[in-house]
Amino acid sequence: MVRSYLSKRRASFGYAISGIISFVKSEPHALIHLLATIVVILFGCWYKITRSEWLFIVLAIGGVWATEMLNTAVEKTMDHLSPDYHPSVKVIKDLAAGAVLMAALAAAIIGAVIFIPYIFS
Ligand SMILES: Nc1ncnc2c1ncn2[C@@H]1O[C@H](COP(=O)(O)OP(=O)(O)OP(=O)(O)O)[C@@H](O)[C@H]1O
Repeated sequence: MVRSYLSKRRASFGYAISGIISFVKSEPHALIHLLATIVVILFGCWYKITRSEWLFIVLAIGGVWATEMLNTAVEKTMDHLSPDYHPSVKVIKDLAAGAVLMAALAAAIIGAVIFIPYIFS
């Protein structure tokens, strides 16, 4: 029973990883996020930011990736269920896009608060 539980969890982990890979391969937004993530990590290493600053950066990066992937899932779901224009689909997609914008704004503020003092000191 424990083994079947563990093998199911391992399979679920594999599905999640393949979701991330397919997101990176098929969504143009993902390449921008990947590039931004690499640049921020390089900046963090260059300026030797503190451990607690890294925690904020990791949360910011994870928040943007997670909301962007959920937004893509919502878009694909709605395109599948309702390919034609519908006002409710507009509200749903706009809400999901708004969630990405909120996460991106928070990440930009976190990045500015952490890096601006290093850049100008
Ligand atoms: N079926 C639809 N019915 C109503 N409005 C829609 C519909 N499809 C898209 N929209 C409107 O167009 C906007 C953009 O939708 P779309 O699915 O093209 O997302 P996108 O942000 O351009 O993402 P991507 O660049 O990944 O395609 C939505 O936020 C919504 O306002």
